[in-house]
Amino acid sequence: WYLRRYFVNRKANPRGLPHPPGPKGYPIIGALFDQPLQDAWITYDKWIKKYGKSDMVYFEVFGQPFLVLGSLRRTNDLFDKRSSKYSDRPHSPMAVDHMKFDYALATVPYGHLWRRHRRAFHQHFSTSQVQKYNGAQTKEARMFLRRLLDAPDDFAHHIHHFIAALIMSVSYGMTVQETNDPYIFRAQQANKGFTDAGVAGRYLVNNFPAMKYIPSWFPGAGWKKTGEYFAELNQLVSRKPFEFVKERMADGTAIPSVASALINDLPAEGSPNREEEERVARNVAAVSYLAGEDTLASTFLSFVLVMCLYPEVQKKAQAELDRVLNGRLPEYNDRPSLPYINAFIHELNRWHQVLPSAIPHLTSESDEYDGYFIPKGTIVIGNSWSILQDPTVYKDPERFIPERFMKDGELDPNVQDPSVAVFGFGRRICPGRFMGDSTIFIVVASVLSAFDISPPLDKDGRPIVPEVRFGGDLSAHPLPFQASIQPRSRKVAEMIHNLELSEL
Ligand code: HEM
Repeated sequence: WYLRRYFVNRKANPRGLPHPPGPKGYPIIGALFDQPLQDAWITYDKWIKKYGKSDMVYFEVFGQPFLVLGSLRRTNDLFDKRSSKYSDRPHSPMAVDHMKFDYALATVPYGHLWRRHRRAFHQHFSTSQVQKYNGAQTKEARMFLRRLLDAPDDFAHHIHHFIAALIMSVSYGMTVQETNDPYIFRAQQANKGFTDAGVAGRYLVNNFPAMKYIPSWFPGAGWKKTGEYFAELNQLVSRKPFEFVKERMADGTAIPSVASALINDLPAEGSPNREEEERVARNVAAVSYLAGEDTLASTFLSFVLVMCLYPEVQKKAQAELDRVLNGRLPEYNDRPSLPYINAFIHELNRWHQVLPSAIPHLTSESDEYDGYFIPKGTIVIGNSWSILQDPTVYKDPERFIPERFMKDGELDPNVQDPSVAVFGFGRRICPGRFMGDSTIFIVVASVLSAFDISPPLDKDGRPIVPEVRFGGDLSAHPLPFQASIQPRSRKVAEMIHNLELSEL
């Protein structure tokens, strides 16, 4: 295999160009012992600084090439300008072949099927389409306030519940209870399985795909049973709510949702492409849970953490909300009048991104770039962390400073918007970014207009300020911490308590 690869690469690289610099490691295993398993984005950032000025690091593990890009110049050059070569995805045998996460767009290879899914995503999650769901988002955000009021210590649990309720409402027009089935639990399980399958070294079949021929009764083949378990779970998660919406549409009781809009667009039953189109529609509706739950939950936990750490930022944000809202709860059309909140959201996206190395792309062809050779099949990682923590662009990057995005009381268009990296790159850029952004707005504005967030106090009344600790294999989540979340006044508490259920 190595010899074959050697000759293929020699043919593709007739001028014998070098690879970009990076850790060399050892014969055969390559940089196996250097490859980071935890907080990879931090190691990549260190390597980018260590291996010269090219903002790129190349290494191999068991012959698999990796390229890490550490600046916007590099991500623009490769992911945007050469997108036809840099938009494929690495194949994960465990996630796709065994667990059957093939409905998740992030796993779909670059090509016809991927384009069909993306087109449907753009049609139904564009800025203008997302606005259709602002009512549902506002309602769910207020339910979230009510839950915080009733049990403030459970904020992490409420965050997950809020996102689940929001996604069920927007994607399927359903309440969580209506699934009449522990759907959310299953979807959360599926999400964990998906993340787990991508962790380097967790499943050997990812490195040795031929292991798929081992029968599931074979000693040590427990991973096969895990695969079968998730395959069954995914059937339910991706199909059940979609079928529910179809039934409701048939009896005329469906509430407008992404799924109902997708179903309305389907070609007539019996048309030659109906089956494929229906599969695309089902996948697009289902994937918002997988893609939105982890990302948004982590962002909201960071929000609570930041509020414990930066009380003066919280006061400024609340002062702006009080000035504009005059005692009522926020709505979407308040957003243009809230520049500090908008700067705050930029900073929340920048400070500790949930996917600090985005999601890896794969080269579908060999390439020559800036005097270097990049082989076909290279896993290419855009290290957003390096871009959004660059001290030459964002002074004191470890500090949370919304003011860095403002000038003369307005958003400063000359400061680099973190959306250049936080949602990934090129043709694979997050298609749910408008939905993500509008959800973040309504949650941040609603919570800050109604609650004070602070560190809990110890027995002597001193604040226990949480540490900034993020962890994870692929994504970065704030590690568990305590916070005190109290209504800002008795009047506000009464207002939330008295919100009519029909209004919610
Ligand atoms: C704070 C919120 C979110 C963040 C920070 C985020 C970030 C990202 C990133 C970094 C990627 C990888 C892009 C790349 O490969 O270069 C991605 C992909 C994706 N995101 Fe999001 N996302 C968020 C919310 C959402 C939501 C709410 C949805 C669905 C409604 C969604 C759907 C997707 C999908 C389907 C992909 C895969 C795209 C593809 O492979 O073509 N995301 N996201």
